[in-house]
Amino acid sequence: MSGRTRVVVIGAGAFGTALATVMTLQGNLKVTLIGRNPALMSDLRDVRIHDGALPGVPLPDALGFSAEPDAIAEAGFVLFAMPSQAQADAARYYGPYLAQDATVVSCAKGLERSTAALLTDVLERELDGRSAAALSGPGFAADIARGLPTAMTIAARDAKLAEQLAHTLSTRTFRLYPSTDRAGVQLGGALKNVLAIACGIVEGAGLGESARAALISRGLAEMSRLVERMGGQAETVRGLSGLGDLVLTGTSHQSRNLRYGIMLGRQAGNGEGDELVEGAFAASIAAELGRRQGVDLPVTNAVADIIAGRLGIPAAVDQLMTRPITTE
Ligand SMILES: NC(=O)C1=CN([C@@H]2O[C@H](COP(=O)(O)OP(=O)(O)OC[C@H]3O[C@@H](n4cnc5c(N)ncnc54)[C@H](OP(=O)(O)O)[C@@H]3O)[C@@H](O)[C@H]2O)C=CC1
Ligand SMILES: O=C(CO)COP(=O)(O)O
Repeated sequence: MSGRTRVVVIGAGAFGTALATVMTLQGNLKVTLIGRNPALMSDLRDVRIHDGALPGVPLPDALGFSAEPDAIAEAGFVLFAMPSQAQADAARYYGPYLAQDATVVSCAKGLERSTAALLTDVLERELDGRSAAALSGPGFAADIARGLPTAMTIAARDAKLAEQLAHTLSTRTFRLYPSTDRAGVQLGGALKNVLAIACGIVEGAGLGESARAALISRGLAEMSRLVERMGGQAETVRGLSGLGDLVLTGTSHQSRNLRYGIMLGRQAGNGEGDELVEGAFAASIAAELGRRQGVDLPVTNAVADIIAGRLGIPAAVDQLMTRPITTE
């Protein structure tokens, strides 16, 4: 048993708990989930249900739990599964406990607010240049944890490492595709959240399914423009972490970003709540990144302006529909 590869997932929310669960079930890995609340981690160890994050999903007996940072010391693979804006803090806190040869993977979908940096760049900055990989793509935590078939992309700078990560962390129900396009994979994950909010606004405001289809297509076009400007590949945008995740979260009410957009579209308050809505942060960050890079991001800009209260929905629709006519 001690020969099994050790994996640590940091962040005992929905996604971290789901990843730790599915990877434990594959049987070849020794997985520990680390959270920062000792009482919760002790409870999870005893009860094996995380009602707050994955209600009704049994957590496997072989999954370990800890609130101690030194529990990562022997892990070969360390997954950072906390929200985007917490990745830098977490790297600073857990970094000193990492084994020298450990591979770190960012599992969040967003960009750093203060710098607009990709999260792999954030981890590398905070972890003294240690190379970081990124996991992104379509998959709700509850589906992954329940063992429903899901597929995502795992991107590393080095192709061999990406292959190794995909082979080591994939399971019979959770399939990972290796990639070396870290920018494309992460920008896809960050921007699809903004576009899912836009799809929610369309639904909430009753603008129709035709409008949603147009938004998904044109949203994908602006995602491509930014990805290519940032050195990523158009084919990544057409893959799981771009089109795949946009279709999932732009159409499913399981998506927190979509639900937040619906609230905005219904003008039922500003949509603020306890749930994590990554796209609400990413909208203004991506809009600023687009301005800085000279990339036209009309949907992203409109979502950022609506969230900030600078633009009403009828004016946003008018603005998008009266742009100069161009080829697709
Ligand atoms: N949920 C999903 O279906 C999916 C989510 N993702 C992505 O995963 C990321 C996390 O989302 P999700 O799990 O859903 O969010 P949740 O809100 O369910 O959980 C976030 C967790 O992160 C923990 N956390 C926050 N800050 C830190 C920190 N500094 N150190 C350690 N842990 C911390 C929180 O701990 P505490 O409770 O103590 O505050 C909480 O347990 C997001 O970027 C999201 O886009 C990706 C794919 C699917
Ligand atoms: O990214 C996700 C599924 O791929 C989860 O989406 P939400 O954060 O919108 O719930």
